[in-house]
Amino acid sequence: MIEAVGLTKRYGDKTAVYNLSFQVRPGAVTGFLGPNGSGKSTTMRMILGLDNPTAGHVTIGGYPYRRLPNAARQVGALLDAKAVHGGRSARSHLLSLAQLSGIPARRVDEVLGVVGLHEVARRRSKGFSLGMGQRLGIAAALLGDPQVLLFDEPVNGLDPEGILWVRNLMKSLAAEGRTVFVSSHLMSEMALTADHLIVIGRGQLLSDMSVKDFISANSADFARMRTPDTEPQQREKLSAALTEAGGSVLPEQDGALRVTGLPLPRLSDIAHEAGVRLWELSPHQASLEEAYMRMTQGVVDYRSTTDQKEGFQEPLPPGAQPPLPVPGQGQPGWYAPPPPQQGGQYVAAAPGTPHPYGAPGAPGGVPGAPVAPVANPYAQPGQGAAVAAPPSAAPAAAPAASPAAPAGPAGSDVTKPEEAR
Ligand SMILES: Nc1ncnc2c1ncn2[C@@H]1O[C@H](COP(=O)(O)OP(=O)(O)OP(=O)(O)O)[C@@H](O)[C@H]1O
Repeated sequence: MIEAVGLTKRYGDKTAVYNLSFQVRPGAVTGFLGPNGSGKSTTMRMILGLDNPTAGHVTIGGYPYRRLPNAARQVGALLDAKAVHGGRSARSHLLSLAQLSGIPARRVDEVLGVVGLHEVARRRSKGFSLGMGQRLGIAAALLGDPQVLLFDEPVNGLDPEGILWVRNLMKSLAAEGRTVFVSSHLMSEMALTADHLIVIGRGQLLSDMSVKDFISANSADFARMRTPDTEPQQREKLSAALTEAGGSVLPEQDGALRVTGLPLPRLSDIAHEAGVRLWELSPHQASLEEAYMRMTQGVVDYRSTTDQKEGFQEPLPPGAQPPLPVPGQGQPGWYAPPPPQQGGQYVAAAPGTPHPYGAPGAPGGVPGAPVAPVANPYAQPGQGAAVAAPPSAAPAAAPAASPAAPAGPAGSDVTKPEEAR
């Protein structure tokens, strides 16, 4: 199991990760999601002992990575598949990693077979495609037959067959009882691969729950209703009748109405009573992507000037300013009603699951466990209480200063400890 408690990382005045507490359990694929720059790679690097936390700590099987006995046999990681010595063949790259960790050469041939690179094993990796490079990185991660695996964007550059292969690989590794922690930006893929999700935004924990609970907590059922395109007055009539009945009605881009707040049979009755013909009445549940977009809408650092999500948002009244995003509270103004944890609750755990770090809203509150007494750089006046760390215990000591560069992560710079870069 991987356990992070009050994990915080600052680079100068930039806070990359703030007071992050979570557990990644064995026997499941845990997806690690967050917008660009939200701190996923930094977190993974701290898990692997490649960066020292500014505060808090993270352990694997109870040990900081650098104190793990025989770490390369226990933990495998793919962080940056491009960071390979291009002049070496795939086989000699893996052989050198294997030798460093006392892994027999026959295991190299085994993993080359597993990732499908056996036929190009003696080719220099600098001629490899993006997908082949990913496969080589995955082979490096699997080399020590580890119980704990971390993959940072493993499907990056893979074709559909490769993506399917990675999905099945992750699932089978988890089915063998291993701990599989995988970051990705591909929501549709995560929906198919992951059992559990940890979502961060601007370095802070936004959600820690199963994929199923995540979708239902961050979305709401809605119905689409469409009247004949040729009769716009029917649409107006229906819209008025639905609103009068207490429904919430918003236009979809294709001219349909998106309705929440009323059950489907009632919608049908209202249309019938209003004498409006329907071309469509369909129930919908948000996808993982929609749920994710809704949750992270307020914590995205980089966004196109052409906002693709425009059509999903309520139009603002003339002259009104968009509401300020609040980490952990989703985005005001979306069609779906607020998630259950809204109202200052910071982390929504799976229903019925006791929060491992104390009450939601007080992350880092494990009795006796060190938490980061670091001022929340994201706190806003009047909102800080929902996200600020309680300044209780002293910060944890940094991981032991005897870094053994992990053989697992496939990369040159990433295998160096922070101080050496
Ligand atoms: N070595 C560093 N020095 C300074 N800032 C850094 C360093 N590494 C990361 N950061 C900053 O920390 C923040 C988190 O970066 P990180 O790479 O962990 O995010 P990420 O979630 O992995 O992003 P992406 O999805 O784009 O890969 C970013 O603002 C980044 O610029």
